[in-house]
Amino acid sequence: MEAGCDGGLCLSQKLSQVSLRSRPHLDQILCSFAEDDLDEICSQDFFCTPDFLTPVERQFSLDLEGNKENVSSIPPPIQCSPVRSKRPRPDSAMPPQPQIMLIKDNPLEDSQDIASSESEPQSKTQPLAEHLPPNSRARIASMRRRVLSPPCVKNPFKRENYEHCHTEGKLPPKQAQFLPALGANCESRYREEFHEIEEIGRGNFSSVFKVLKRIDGCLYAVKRSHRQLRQDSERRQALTEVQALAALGLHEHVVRYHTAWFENDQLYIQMELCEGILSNKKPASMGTQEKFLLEALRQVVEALAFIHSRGLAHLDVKPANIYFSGSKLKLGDFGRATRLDGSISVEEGDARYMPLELINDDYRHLPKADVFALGATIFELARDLPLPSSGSQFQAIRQGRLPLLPGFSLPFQNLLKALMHPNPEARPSPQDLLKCALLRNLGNVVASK
Ligand SMILES: Nc1ncnc2c1ncn2[C@@H]1O[C@H](COP(=O)(O)OP(=O)(O)OP(=O)(O)O)[C@@H](O)[C@H]1O
Repeated sequence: MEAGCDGGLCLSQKLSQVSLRSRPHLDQILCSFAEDDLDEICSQDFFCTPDFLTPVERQFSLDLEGNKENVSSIPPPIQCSPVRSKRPRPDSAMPPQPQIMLIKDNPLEDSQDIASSESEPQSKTQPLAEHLPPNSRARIASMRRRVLSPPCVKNPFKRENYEHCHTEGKLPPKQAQFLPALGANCESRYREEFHEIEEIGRGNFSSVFKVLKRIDGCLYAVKRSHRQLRQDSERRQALTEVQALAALGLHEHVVRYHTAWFENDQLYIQMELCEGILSNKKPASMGTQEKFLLEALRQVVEALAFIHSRGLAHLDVKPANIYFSGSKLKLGDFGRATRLDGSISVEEGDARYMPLELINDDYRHLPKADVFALGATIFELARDLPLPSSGSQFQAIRQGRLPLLPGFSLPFQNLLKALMHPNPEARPSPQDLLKCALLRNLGNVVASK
């Protein structure tokens, strides 16, 4: 890298500036590079790993305490020709709209509703490129091609349609595929962006890792699918969780989603890191188990009220999918989420927490299936015994015959009976539950681990 020094700034210094400043000015920065620099940039796979070309020492030498010592060593911004501002705009009020590609092979989607952004119009680079030698122009054009936006998939959990994104007549609809898997020819995004600390959980489909994100120094959970997902249909199925979380948005009792990507045909999901699962959490002090479980019930009921209000059902509520972070519980694992309007097929969850109507393929009361699963979850934690997944006790529970819970009050046991009522219509809704006296005015008894 240092071999590229040209008497002024050496290439590594210029590249450091690129990663420290915003990428929208890429063209301006590129035009300041000498021919030799461009050769070197091309050979560095620059656009695949822009943030990581900045040497680590430099990243950390940036002054976080207000000490100017290190900052002053960074050269001033490179001056560029102002010709870019004279570029005619298609519409002075509106930025250029992305173009659209249709993805036709998704059974969930209505072809009108699918959007995708495409490359920026070629003309955007024209005025600046004219000031460069032909060879450099070709190189910049080829580098720009490498940062094209990938096609977008429609999120089946979103109500909004995507019609406003269409730009008729600019691009013929294409059969868009998912991006070629990163990791085959490029560096690993996972390894480049995160430092893996440890595996913190393992389910049937994925492993979850505690990671440190290199660029922001914060801890996250990254969930990686066990299997390589080579078919588009498998990838779409795996994306259910990502799409449901993204469509839901933020809620204090829903695990926070950050981003997701495919790499080496595996799906990676970056999420908020929680401390553990509900089964491993204990009440703040002895003798408060009932209060602790009522508080847990209340927090998850709030999550369910939110999810249902967004037109979704979770369909996999169970102790292993309720995490805690400090005194807050968070519902996670949206891999079986579906829409209440029946537009997405229902994937069966864990039989131990499933009501009879779902086992019998009756999907008319999906919110109440979540209520049953939550009742079963709290019942299991109160009894401190795993629920059966078949057999006579499994049947008895679904007929409303719950074993007694010694040490728990009658109102508490009756509440669980109501949540697990055989008739879904007789079960209270999350809104009803939030009004229930038992769940109101609870002190916070959910302690840290
Ligand atoms: N955000 C998180 N923070 C902390 N731990 C987590 C997080 N997400 C998942 N885990 C841990 O990883 C385990 C497995 O995660 P998860 O249940 O999402 O995987 P899965 O393969 O989809 O599971 P399943 O077999 O239930 O479908 C969880 O039970 C939990 O212990």
